[in-house]
Amino acid sequence: MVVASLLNNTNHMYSNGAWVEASGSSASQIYNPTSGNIILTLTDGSPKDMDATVQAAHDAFFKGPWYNEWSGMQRRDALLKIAQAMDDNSSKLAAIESLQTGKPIANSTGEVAHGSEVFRYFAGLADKQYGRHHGPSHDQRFTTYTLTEPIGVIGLITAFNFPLMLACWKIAPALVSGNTLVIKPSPNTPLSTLLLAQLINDLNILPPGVFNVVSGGTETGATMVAHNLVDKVSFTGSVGAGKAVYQASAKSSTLKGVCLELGGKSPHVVMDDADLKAAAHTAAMAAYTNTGQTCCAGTILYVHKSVYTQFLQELKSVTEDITSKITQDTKSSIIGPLINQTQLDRVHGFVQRAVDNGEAEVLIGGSRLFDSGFYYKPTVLINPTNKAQVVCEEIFGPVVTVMPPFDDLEHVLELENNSSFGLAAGIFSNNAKAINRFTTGIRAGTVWVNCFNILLPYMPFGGYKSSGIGRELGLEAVNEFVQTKSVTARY
Ligand SMILES: NC(=O)C1=CN([C@@H]2O[C@H](COP(=O)(O)OP(=O)(O)OC[C@H]3O[C@@H](n4cnc5c(N)ncnc54)[C@H](OP(=O)(O)O)[C@@H]3O)[C@@H](O)[C@H]2O)C=CC1
Ligand SMILES: CCCCCC/C=C/C(=O)O
Repeated sequence: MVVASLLNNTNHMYSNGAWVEASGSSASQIYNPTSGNIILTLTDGSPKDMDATVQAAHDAFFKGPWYNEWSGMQRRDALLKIAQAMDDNSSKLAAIESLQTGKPIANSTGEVAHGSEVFRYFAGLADKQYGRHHGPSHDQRFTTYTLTEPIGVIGLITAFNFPLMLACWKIAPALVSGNTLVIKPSPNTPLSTLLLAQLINDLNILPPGVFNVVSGGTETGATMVAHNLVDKVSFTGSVGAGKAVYQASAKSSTLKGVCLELGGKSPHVVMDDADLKAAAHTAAMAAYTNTGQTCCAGTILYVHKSVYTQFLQELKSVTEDITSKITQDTKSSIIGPLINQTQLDRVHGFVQRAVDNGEAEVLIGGSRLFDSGFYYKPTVLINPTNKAQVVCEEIFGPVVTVMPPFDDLEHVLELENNSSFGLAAGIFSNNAKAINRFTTGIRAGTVWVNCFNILLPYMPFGGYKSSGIGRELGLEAVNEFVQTKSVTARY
């Protein structure tokens, strides 16, 4: 009932400018993670549905007006209208996002505002796609220039943790230069992407086939990645699934490019000069925001030995305070539940194994919260062994592991630069020399100083090493979706 009041369409594929019934043989169940109850069961898009939709996107690219006739200024205006529609429908978008993820309404509202700002930022780039003119060659025989062209049909795959926001990060820059796209949201959380499709459809501004949504599971996504008419794939999710997407893209006959935004195990360093109350609060939120289901969450803490004991007391007390503010109501809670029972079991499995195997101790937390819903207590693990699973692997829950105290930043850099991940890192200090050494020395795509998890539309975001390939946001994101053609002419 609630969904019906937010989302008009029970036909849940948006393909070639129309709502269509999906025809897959499987279905995805969408839960309300605050209660554990099923909200809705959606039939998955079948390989045939995906094929028809990709074909429509291909035709829209090659035969439609979106790239062939529209100017960058027209595309700019279309993106601005989408941004406005998101703002006008912010409360609906936030409500559906919180319903399917369980995250606090305040967070969903912020993510909708961030999403519309992302559309506005990229709208501003749509009329600024330039090639370069090189002038006549030295002997005057040739005129040379480059054209910046869209790639074609882009396949987008998003994860469950920030469903709408991640969709905006991909859709807006893909549309800037005239690509067409098909997006497959996570089967856990397709509803906000479908509501965005509804808003875009109601605006009636995009030519049919430019923007399409096919919801479904792994088979639906794999069909998209393997499809010969998909020219590039932009994926957000786990390292394992990202590698599968990379391999399938390489195997397809068209050798498509990929942009992969994958997992992390981001270190956060607290130096001896840090304001410990502020550092503890930032460190806690770096780890617990979005219940730790954040690719760049600050999940490994390094604390200088001279402040270690005092910092742990602060961190424990902030964690207690945050835990006391968790409720099963998205209107009042400070953080939400995990996405489903599988993730709840997975997160607790990490903690339990660490304790059972003597790989770490629980300082606070370490168990589920409430009898219903998928809640887990914010958890601090201490005294880990270097090779502990909770040190090396992405847990994707509200769990932070505090490493043994350090006295030399070089040692932290050495340990961290040996990690297979390289998405983000943070340092809490006012010591310019230490900050500079850390920001330049750490092998990670983003570094935060005295803040964490701050994402801005104009700041590129992406990983080093197995945390990913390519960048989202910023000018770099548009570059993911264009290619350069060289023209050498003799007149
Ligand atoms: N950015 C990040 O760091 C994220 C990390 N994760 C990590 O992954 C774990 C599992 O979460 P989950 O959502 O299942 O993440 P996955 O990486 O498995 O899935 C992310 C998206 O990719 C799709 N997908 C998965 N495999 C393929 C494939 N071979 N081809 C095409 N599409 C595919 C998924 O759909 P489907 O589920 O139907 O397969 C979903 O839409 C988490 O516990 C966490 O550790 C998850 C999300 C984001
Ligand atoms: C609190 C906002 C952080 C959002 C980070 C974006 C995350 C992306 C991802 O997990 O894939």
